[in-house]
Amino acid sequence: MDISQLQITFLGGGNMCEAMVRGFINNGGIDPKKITVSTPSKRTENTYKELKVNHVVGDNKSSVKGADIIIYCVKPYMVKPVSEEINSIVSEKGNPLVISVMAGVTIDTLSSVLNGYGRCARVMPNTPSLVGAGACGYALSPKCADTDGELVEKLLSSIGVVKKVAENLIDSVTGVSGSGPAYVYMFIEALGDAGVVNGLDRATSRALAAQTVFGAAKMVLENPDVHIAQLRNNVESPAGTTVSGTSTLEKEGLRACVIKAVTAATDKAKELGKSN
Ligand SMILES: NC(=O)C1=CN([C@@H]2O[C@H](COP(=O)(O)OP(=O)(O)OC[C@H]3O[C@@H](n4cnc5c(N)ncnc54)[C@H](O)[C@@H]3O)[C@@H](O)[C@H]2O)C=CC1
Ligand SMILES: O=C(O)[C@@H]1CCC=N1
Repeated sequence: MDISQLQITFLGGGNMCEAMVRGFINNGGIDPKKITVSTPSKRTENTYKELKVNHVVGDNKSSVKGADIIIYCVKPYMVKPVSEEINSIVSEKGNPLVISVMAGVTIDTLSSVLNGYGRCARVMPNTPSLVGAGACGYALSPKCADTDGELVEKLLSSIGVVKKVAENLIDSVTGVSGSGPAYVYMFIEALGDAGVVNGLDRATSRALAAQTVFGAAKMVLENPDVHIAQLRNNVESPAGTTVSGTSTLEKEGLRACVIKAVTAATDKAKELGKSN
């Protein structure tokens, strides 16, 4: 399957769209001329002009004509009005694969606002897709063919790691990796601030903090058979500096706090889904 030949239309040109578009062009080898971004205003025109993709303003319907793949990148509450604009085109014989990245919006909801259209996938990407380091979960409508799964995997693996999950777990993917970059940015910010508190200059501390998170993540990914606690123990010399730090994090409730945060985000995704 040659993804470089596909016509892809994004509905909504905000942060997540831009991350995917840049990822597809820079890491997926997709020709910008095959990509169309449809937005309600000219606010993002310069961004997409610079990327040399087609930019349609205020006309979702014409933007999806001839598309092989339509990607909903609008806010969850926009699913119905946007679908009303495009559903006459979607159900014509063009037969595009419709992908939603909207938090909480179920495949049933998407299919029903598209008058029962079946070729739908629910995807939860994240913004590091922009640098080809995304983490993405997806689920397919039972009406999709096996080749649709292959297509989704091929397309999304060009911008990061892709995991297929049961649809009822997409909200959990949202809590962990969809929202996850924001938690990690907070951690890097805090680590950098802590370096400044302890005398490092801001730029040095930021660079050391970010590289430490990157390096630790690389160690976890490249050693799948080693328990993460073992990797941590390898840093914790007996009566050394690290164990003073990690026991403080434990005492202050880092682990419980992260679990609460992910559960709050997962619950919020479920709530967004119910309001559609
Ligand atoms: N930002 C993120 O990290 C992630 C976002 N998502 C999902 O992606 C979707 C978009 O989120 P963001 O990009 O963060 O929001 P955003 O607010 O940056 O982008 C939404 C875009 O939709 C456009 N829009 C509004 N009405 C429209 C219409 N009628 N037709 C076409 N476009 C319209 C807006 O102009 C805006 O550019 C949401 O459903 C969100 O749940 C999913 C994963 C991660
Ligand atoms: O905050 C949000 O609702 C979106 C979905 C996952 C990340 N950003």
